[in-house]
Amino acid sequence: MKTRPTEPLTDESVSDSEQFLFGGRLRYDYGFTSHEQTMLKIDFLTVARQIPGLLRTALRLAWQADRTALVVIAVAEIGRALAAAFGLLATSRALASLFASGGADQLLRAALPAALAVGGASALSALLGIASSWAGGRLEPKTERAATVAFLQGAARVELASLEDPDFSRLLESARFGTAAVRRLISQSIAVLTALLGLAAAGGVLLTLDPVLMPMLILIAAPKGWGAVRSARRRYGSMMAWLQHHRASALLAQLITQPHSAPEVRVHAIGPFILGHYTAMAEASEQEQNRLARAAATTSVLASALSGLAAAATFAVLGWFVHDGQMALAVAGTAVVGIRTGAADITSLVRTANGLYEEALFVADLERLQREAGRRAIPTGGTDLPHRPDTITLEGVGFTYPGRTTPALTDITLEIPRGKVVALVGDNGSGKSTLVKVLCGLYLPDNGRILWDGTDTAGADRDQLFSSVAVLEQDFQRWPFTLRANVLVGRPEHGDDPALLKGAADYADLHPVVEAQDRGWDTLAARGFQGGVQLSGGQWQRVGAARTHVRALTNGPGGRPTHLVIADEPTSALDAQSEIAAFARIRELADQGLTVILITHRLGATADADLIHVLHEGRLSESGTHSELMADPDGGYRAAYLLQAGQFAAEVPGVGSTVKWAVPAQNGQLSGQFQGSAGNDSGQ
Ligand SMILES: Nc1ncnc2c1ncn2[C@@H]1O[C@H](COP(=O)(O)OP(=O)(O)OP(=O)(O)O)[C@@H](O)[C@H]1O
Repeated sequence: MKTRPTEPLTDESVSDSEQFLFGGRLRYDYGFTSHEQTMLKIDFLTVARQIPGLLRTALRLAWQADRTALVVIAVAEIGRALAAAFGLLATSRALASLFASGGADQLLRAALPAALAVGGASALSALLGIASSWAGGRLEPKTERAATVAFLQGAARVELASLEDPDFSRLLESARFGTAAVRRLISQSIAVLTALLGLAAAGGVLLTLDPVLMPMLILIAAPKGWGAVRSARRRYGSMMAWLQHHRASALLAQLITQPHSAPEVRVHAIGPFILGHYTAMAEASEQEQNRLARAAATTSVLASALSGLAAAATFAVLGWFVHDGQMALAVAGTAVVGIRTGAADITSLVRTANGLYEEALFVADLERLQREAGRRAIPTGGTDLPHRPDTITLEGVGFTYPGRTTPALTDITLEIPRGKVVALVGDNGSGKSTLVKVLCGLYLPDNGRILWDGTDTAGADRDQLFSSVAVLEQDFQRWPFTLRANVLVGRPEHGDDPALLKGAADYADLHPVVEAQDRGWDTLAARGFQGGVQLSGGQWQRVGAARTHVRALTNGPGGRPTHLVIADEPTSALDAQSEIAAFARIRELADQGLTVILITHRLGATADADLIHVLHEGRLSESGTHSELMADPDGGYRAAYLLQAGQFAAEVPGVGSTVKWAVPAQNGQLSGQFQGSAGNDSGQ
């Protein structure tokens, strides 16, 4: 009863909406990984063979979550099966008494004890069923919680580059379903166990009546099993293939309702635009749903017809046995009851085993994610890093993002001295943010080394590296928490420390922002929640600066102090006065012994930096102090500085309107070369 390995999706074309909005088809090919291939080739017998293994998985998860509940379920289900077998035998006895010869009163009296036994067995079965449901209700949420925590722990620890790997993020998406599937795996396992034990009871009784009844029972149920497995396999394949498409549709729906996009949705009339594309994408997935429904109906009709034929044949054989005198009427009556009970058990077994298998596909994804996350996890341990190195040296560092061919960084060699403000400048996309991500250990360089006073960070304890860094990213996280939590998450292990909070607010000039809110520090900085507010870009930047201050001035585990403070465009949203004050405070951090890396396009601020590194197309093009760089008449930095200065001066002779940072000479010597019409005037 093999099913075809894979079935093609009906819609292989790319809808206009997918092409326009997402640049192509958002559906995976069936053969995207060997794992799904294996799952999609599964047939009925394979599922049956896997049941013991799946039950073992469920048992292990349940045992870890709540042993008492598991024992209650096992005892209750075995008790129910015994009660069912006993009830069936009592039915046989009652029928035999009724079909004996004698007066009606006498026959009924003779059948009464057996009839009472049937009633007692079913009452006991009901009570045991309630106990089993109670224990299941207690067990399932615990199992789901354990699985969710394991999933989140795994996801939180993987290397950043893994999160950008499309295969891994797809696995992450499908494993997300695995956490709820674990819960259902437990309930399906209980149901499978119930059906199995019930079937064993009915089968045992049928075997004692006549061995030929057993194969008949199997013949009735087998087609339904085949149909259920086939439909489940189809559903799973479709779900996997359409995962990204569904996510993208959900994203479109969200864009219409979320406050962030609301202004453009209204003023630019984006609403109808998105709605149109949403409808087009929803229609595409509707077609897929229709295809699934049609295929499931066809399979079900075929399975039911075959099963019906088998049932008709079975009852005909029974009739023939009775007619031929090979079987007593009472035995045939019990056989009919037994076959009906057994067939119901088999149908339920097939349905639940199939459900179990379906859930197991997602649980398998979850388990695979945990293995992959372990493999891709940021390693723990490693060589010790110095607390406050005198110099951080980059030697020939290169890095290419996963899936990209052009390197984001090429052969970067530079030094970052301790206690200084070091500015990183360059055009958009020149590699500044990437460089700091490599510096703080979020990405590992593909080539070259990063040395902290001679210790290579490649083999260093990454937790020590993270703990030594305070990062204020360009698009830093605006946590949907209170203002207090948003600042103190700079060093979460320090808890709620009022002095720390005040120091950070003083530093970032955050008090006016907090005082303007009705609930002060307890204000929820997330619009859309009750009492939540929306902060302006500049207000958020102060929150970010306060958070960085908390991290910069506190020690991490083992008393490790922060060494590097990385500020990526920290003042882009501040007003002029606040910006000047913010740069002055950044300087204070360096004066306290911290090493500050400042990324900014405001070259006025870099004039005060102790050292400036200029990047162009992922390479270092110039290095030096502001005066040194301004002294190079052909330097790109000088040209850019003059261009910016020219925006404020009425006229800066000789400065053109386009600036390109130059590429360094290949012999390793830095050669600034301004491409444009920068002149030779001084602008220092
Ligand atoms: N996560 C990523 N995945 C793939 N490519 C990336 C990623 N982040 C950045 N890049 C690419 O790496 C290059 C360097 O980007 P980076 O963000 O480091 O530049 P930048 O100098 O900080 O730019 P900007 O001044 O605009 O902030 C760019 O070509 C960018 O497209």
